[in-house]
Amino acid sequence: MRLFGTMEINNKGHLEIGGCDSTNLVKEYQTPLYVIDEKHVRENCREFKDNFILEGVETEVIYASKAFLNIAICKLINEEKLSLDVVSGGELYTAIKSGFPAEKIYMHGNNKTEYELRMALESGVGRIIVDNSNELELLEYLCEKLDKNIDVLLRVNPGIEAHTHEYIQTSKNDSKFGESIFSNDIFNFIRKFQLSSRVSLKGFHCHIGSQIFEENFFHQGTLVMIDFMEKVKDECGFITEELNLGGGFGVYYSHEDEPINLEACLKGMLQLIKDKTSEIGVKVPKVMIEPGRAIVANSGITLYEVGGIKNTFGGRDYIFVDGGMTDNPRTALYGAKYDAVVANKMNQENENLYTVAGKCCESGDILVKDIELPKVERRDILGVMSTGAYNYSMSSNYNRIPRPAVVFVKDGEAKLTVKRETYEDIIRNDL
Ligand SMILES: Cc1ncc(COP(=O)(O)O)c(C=O)c1O
Ligand SMILES: N[C@@H](CCCC[NH3+])C(=O)O
Repeated sequence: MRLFGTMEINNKGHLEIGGCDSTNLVKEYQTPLYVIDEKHVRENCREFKDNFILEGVETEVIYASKAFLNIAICKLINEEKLSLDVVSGGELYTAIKSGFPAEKIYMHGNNKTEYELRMALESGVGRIIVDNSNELELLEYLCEKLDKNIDVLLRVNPGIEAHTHEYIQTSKNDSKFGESIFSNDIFNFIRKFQLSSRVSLKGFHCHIGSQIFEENFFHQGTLVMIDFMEKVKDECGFITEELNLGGGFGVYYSHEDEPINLEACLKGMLQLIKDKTSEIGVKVPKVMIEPGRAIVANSGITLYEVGGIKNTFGGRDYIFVDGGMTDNPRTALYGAKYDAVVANKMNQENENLYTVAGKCCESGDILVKDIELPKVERRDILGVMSTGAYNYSMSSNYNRIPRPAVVFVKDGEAKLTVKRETYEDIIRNDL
């Protein structure tokens, strides 16, 4: 069992997070409950900001909000002076409503609708990351119509096949994201930006995938992009002012995961950029990264109440909890592995091998497969660790199950940041 951030075991043998006893949290807010360790999120933001610096290189850390987004996290990210990556109108709307400075917002998406692009232009986002030539045409049309100019990056695909789950690789040559740097048309496409009077190309964006553990892939991606910058300079006379290298920094979910040394990886990326650009004589660009998961994953835990324990004829022993794939689809979707604890029995020895299953009408509704835990009984509190990223943001109402509440905890205080959905919320839009 690995504890993160402010997690501790208190003298009652209960899991404490942000100075709050988890059993008290569930008494106050019920289960399932997403709990976010605010201090830990802030520390993670600072770890990125403090290590992504190198003399002579301008840098920016952008939080990829798809990992976890609500009004409270937008405010926190702004206080920590990170920028924000949004990928849809809904994410943009949340950011704007939170008061996040629009000029620090990066708008992504491989198929932004006209409505979303208009929102981005009207709200004054700092950069739009253009994915393809249809989008450039649409953007030019909207800029004319709204009498706006916009600075953009072009998303390119550097063709790096980073080792991670197939569904979260984004940079294979047949990926849906961006335009390949190897495509015959890429330089013509860049020339179109150069001719545009409304859309100003500042540089390039790439993202090689998510939950990546090998530093080598980040460095490979960086080198490929610098080569590309040189080619673009030679072919089009275009000077890359900005280079956004995306996110993807892997985190610990289970003993199988060995995260990279972040400090070494980040500093290494910047050093490579500085060295290589000076070697080939191209301008050092401003460099951005977009971590999502690594900012929030380990700062989150989901607390559930155990309903039943079932020993099957087939030999598998189940713990049934009052949530499941609706609040965490990652196990069902990617075969993700999670660690879990019995939050009210933290000092008890492991006794049994269990599979934690949810309450959805779906056999694949598993949260954790084969985990050693102390003897579990009805009404125990089960905590699934490291659920801060891609859980709340990927949650659903399958089986018309309401989404859990989200609380931020810090210094012994809990702050409700998203209310629990009710059955009334579920039918709200039904006609
Ligand atoms: C464009 C882009 N930026 C950033 C991220 C964040 O990735 P991660 O959460 O792995 O850091 C993603 C997701 O993979 C992405 O698609
Ligand atoms: N949703 C994925 C990550 C996707 C990253 C976005 N391109 C996950 O849960 O691991």
